[in-house]
Amino acid sequence: MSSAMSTAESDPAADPAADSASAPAAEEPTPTGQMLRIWQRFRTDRWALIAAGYLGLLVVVAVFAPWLAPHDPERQDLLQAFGGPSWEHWLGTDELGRDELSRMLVATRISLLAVAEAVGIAVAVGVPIGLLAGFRGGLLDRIVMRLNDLVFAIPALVLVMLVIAVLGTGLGPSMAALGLVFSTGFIRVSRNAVTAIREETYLAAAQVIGVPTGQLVRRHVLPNALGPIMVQLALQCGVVLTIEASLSFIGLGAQPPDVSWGTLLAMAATSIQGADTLLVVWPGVAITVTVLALNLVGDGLLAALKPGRGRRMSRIRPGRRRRAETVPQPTPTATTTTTAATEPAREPDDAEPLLRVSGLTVTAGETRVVSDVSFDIAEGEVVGLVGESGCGKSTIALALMGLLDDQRRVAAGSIRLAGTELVGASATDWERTRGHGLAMVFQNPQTSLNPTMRIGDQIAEPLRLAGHSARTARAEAVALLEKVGVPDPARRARQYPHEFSGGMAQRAMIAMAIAGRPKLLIADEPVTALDVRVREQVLDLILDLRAEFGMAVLLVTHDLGVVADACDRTIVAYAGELVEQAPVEELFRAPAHPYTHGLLGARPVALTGRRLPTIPGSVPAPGQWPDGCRFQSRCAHAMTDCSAAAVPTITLTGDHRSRCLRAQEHPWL
Ligand SMILES: Nc1ncnc2c1ncn2[C@@H]1O[C@H](COP(=O)(O)OP(=O)(O)OP(=O)(O)O)[C@@H](O)[C@H]1O
Repeated sequence: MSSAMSTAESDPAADPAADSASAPAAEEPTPTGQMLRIWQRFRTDRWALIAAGYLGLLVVVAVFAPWLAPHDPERQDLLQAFGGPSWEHWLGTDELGRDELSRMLVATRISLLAVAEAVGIAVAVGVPIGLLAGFRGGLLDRIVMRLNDLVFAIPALVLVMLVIAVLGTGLGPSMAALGLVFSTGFIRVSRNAVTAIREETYLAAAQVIGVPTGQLVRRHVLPNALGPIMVQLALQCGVVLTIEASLSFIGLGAQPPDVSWGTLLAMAATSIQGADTLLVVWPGVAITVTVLALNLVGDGLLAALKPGRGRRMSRIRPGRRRRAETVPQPTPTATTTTTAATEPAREPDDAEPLLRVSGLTVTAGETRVVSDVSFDIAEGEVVGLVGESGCGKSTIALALMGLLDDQRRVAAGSIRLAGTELVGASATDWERTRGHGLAMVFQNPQTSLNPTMRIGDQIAEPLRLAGHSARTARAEAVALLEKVGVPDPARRARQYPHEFSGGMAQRAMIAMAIAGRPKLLIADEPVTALDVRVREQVLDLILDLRAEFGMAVLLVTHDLGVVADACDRTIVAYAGELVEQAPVEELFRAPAHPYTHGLLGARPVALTGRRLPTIPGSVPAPGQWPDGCRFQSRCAHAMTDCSAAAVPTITLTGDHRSRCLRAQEHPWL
């Protein structure tokens, strides 16, 4: 076994993708992660950039309006009424001889303040509610969204009129009412953004290191939901500006002596004649150009957000098979428990192993997707969980981590870690267990890391949660990166995930997972997404760390080659249940279930030009499992009894079990 610090591993050349990650262009750390990348894409849109510049200028004008105004905006001079543009009055004067430029400047301030009030309220109310509903999901989400639909159905102007009727005219109350109505848009946008982000693996990865909910939303969800919220913000500002102008135009908005662009428009509209037409033009142009600029900024943000989203957990599929070269000489350490198909969950005993899963059943709605799964993992043991796609491997792994999605739940059974029951544990207990008791590494490392956080900060997060100071946690993060074989760890710790190759990102994920010194590391297809040359190194790394820290490992894989290389013992899943458990060597030498035999035969080893044998048919979907043996329709050795009743698990030797009626005679050998 090579060391985690071996030359091959610490050499970026050993990881082809690492080369590109180390290229000078990619080396510079970006200062603000996701937001900076949005900005970098945004600034390539020239029109959006010009529009943003205009809006920035407008804000400056609004702030300094009283000082920028060349005249007192309220000073009347009837002799100068309706004076056209001149050196003294660049935009002319109104019907009372007041300087139009000065009035436009202060009107800018009032209009922008009105927009800020309405949109500020909309964001303050809408974003937290949307984030909470999206993050919690379930009943809360449904209630919030139905109420949202109800408020959204009320025309904004009707509600504003109602508020004005009760509280009187004025910008303050009407903009507040508008803010409440428009909060519905922010609720929807932030809720949808969070719902999408909830599927991202990096959120689950943060949960597995024990990040509490509040911090999860603040540090992992909000920064990634900011993009769509900003787009909504830009577009909503334009709408509010138009509505404010309309209200002020009909006299229900800004009240004298305050003037907004809408007020100026209304005053000018009463005196459209000859040169005075210009009085309509100034506020009209200001409103039009500002709304246009806001829309351009919104479009620019939308375009900047399009690229760069990660793949979701539900979209991650296993890659190609890996060739099994050798069968290791296993050292069985576990005491595997005896189980039967109908056996109830076992009672804990004094000699309980590190992990004891008993009768675990997971349902999706009314349908069972995993049923009556029982197995043990001893301290320091490496157990492979294998099976074709759809057999329930990931569901079992996620159930162990307490990370099943809303659709699935543990319906029965027990999961005991070091004697502590986890089924039915409170959210706080789970937060305590994840990170220290259990940790998980996912299939796709690049989507398992938060794109908006520096690698070092992500690794330091569980250490900070454990009470380390920021400085110690940062130093430990660098040490962990070094331990997992990341070259130049201090510099790499300051980088963002997109600057890491697949192999390096998986090493960083592993560093994050082991930061809390977990007793059991669950690795769900940890090398499937990696380049074939990097797979071996990452697998070696996991085994080296297991030896160093004494942690047990549950290696979820569809690849028996990985099992042969890395595991002490194997459990085989088929159609939501376990069909065989055995030490690796015994499983490869004398498989006691025809499904295991089929999987072994389908390995691309020692090919001699003939076609790769496959198991005919496919795994029956949950809800379509037959009575009796679930493998019967694909089995060449099935008998009448196989469909008669549920097949119990029988024990062949102390730690070799099979769920097959013909396990003793094994006619497939
Ligand atoms: N959220 C869900 N709601 C309903 N059914 C689900 C859900 N997730 C998975 N399933 C079903 O549960 C079964 C087991 O899926 P699971 O992902 O655990 O299998 P797997 O062996 O890990 O497959 P893969 O290797 O493709 O990930 C599948 O039939 C799948 O369709």
